[in-house]
Amino acid sequence: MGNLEKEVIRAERLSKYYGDGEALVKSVDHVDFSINKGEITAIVGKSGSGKTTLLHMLGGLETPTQGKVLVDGVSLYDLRDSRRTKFRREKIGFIFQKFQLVPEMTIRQNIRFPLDVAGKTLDLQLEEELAELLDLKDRMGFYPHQLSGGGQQRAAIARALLMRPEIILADEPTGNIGEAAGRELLDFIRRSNERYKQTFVIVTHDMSAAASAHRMIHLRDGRIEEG
Ligand SMILES: Nc1ncnc2c1ncn2[C@@H]1O[C@H](COP(=O)(O)OP(=O)(O)OP(=O)(O)O)[C@@H](O)[C@H]1O
Repeated sequence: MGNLEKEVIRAERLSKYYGDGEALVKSVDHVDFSINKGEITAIVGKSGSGKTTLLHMLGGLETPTQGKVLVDGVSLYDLRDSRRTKFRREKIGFIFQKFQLVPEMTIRQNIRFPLDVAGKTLDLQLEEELAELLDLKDRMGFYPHQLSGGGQQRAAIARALLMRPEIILADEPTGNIGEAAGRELLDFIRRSNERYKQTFVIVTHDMSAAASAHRMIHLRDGRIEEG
């Protein structure tokens, strides 16, 4: 009340349709919301309700059929592709299944690589903390194929968090890392959020993950369900 909360993400009449005619799927359908800096938002809803499509649009990865996404006041899809890519690299971190590790690089190299690309300095202490938290300490010199699927997922999480982006978009981050690791990751997300005022948007089926968020956006058939 009265405090100046800074809006970082805004979706305006955001829609994504696939196919046409009989086969038309309204994956996301006229969605409006805004997210303030430092908020943790969980996007929940049944399978097929449009969560991943929405997250991709927020991250500049999927062009909407209609509507806008504003990040720090910049309309993402009004930027040229190259500008949008640059803007995304500077601001947004992704914890997505599909952003695989580079097979020819060790875990340490994989985790540090985005920092080099962005010209950011390495925070060694944070790297150590993440390696400890995500049980990667003894595996930093390994190659991705020498880790389990869960291990690779944890390395991808470390890679995103080490960049300390303003915004982190995560698709089922606790999905395949086991229950205990999932809980610790959620704790870490909360601490990281407090420490760096990072904004998190997390798609999840996991009710404890959703409950740990500041707010929930509930999707049903591509629309926001109120209440
Ligand atoms: N590339 C695509 N082409 C056609 N239809 C798509 C495409 N991507 C998503 N859809 C459809 O859009 C709807 C929403 O999909 P989306 O993956 O966003 O849902 P979700 O809530 O993330 O589901 P889940 O929890 O299973 O991952 C689904 O009906 C899906 O089949």
